[in-house]
Amino acid sequence: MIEAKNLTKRFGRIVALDGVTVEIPEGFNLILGPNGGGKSTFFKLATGVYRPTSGRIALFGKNPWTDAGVKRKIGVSYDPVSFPPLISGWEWLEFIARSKGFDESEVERVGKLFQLDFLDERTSNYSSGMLKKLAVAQAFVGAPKLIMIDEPLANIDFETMGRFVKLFRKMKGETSFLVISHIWEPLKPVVDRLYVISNGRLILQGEARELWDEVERLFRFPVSE
Ligand SMILES: Nc1ncnc2c1ncn2[C@@H]1O[C@H](COP(=O)(O)OP(=O)(O)OP(=O)(O)O)[C@@H](O)[C@H]1O
Repeated sequence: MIEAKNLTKRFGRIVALDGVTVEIPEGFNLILGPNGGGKSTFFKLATGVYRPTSGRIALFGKNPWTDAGVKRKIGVSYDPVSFPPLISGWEWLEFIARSKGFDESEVERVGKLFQLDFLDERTSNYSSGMLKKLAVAQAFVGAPKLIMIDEPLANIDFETMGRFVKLFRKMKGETSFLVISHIWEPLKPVVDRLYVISNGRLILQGEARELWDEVERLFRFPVSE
């Protein structure tokens, strides 16, 4: 679904991504790594928000920077979340649905799927958890072939986390996922492939079941006794 070759992104003197070559196939793909490592930069290059400084990236075989059409195939949720403050959650989801050729019934479907009982309120009145729920839900609008979510489990309560993971598992047969998450433990049952991006480089990738031990060693929670 996504292919990157020697992908590099600089912001002035900062090298956010440094020659990453990777192929991301169908299934549930999880990107991990320390803060400032380059995960969101990779994500935004894949969705065409950023243009590579050098190297290339393809989304379903197309250049996401120049090919607006390919973006209809994906559903995206960025972190931190951001919405126009004066519109309701419903209006926001409707805007996304219509931009993908769907109507209000799609908003109703996704609203029910995510149990969004606050869609009539303005997004400026939402709590952080409500904002995150709306942001994750937006990525599911319009039956995308690939759902890309940056930090789906941040700011939400444990019950919602459980529901999200079940939903991801249920949807896995119908769509693929590329998710960035520091909270990876609850996602273990659904992840097929893992990618670790650190310091702008892809330092580990492969089948998740073979890499969890390595990941636990790399990212052990540092609490002193
Ligand atoms: N728009 C930007 N302008 C300037 N520097 C940026 C920009 N976006 C990212 N960076 C820099 O690029 C580097 C990688 O940032 P990025 O957001 O990709 O990291 P990340 O792995 O997603 O981190 P986190 O886990 O904290 O979300 C950081 O040094 C960051 O300061």
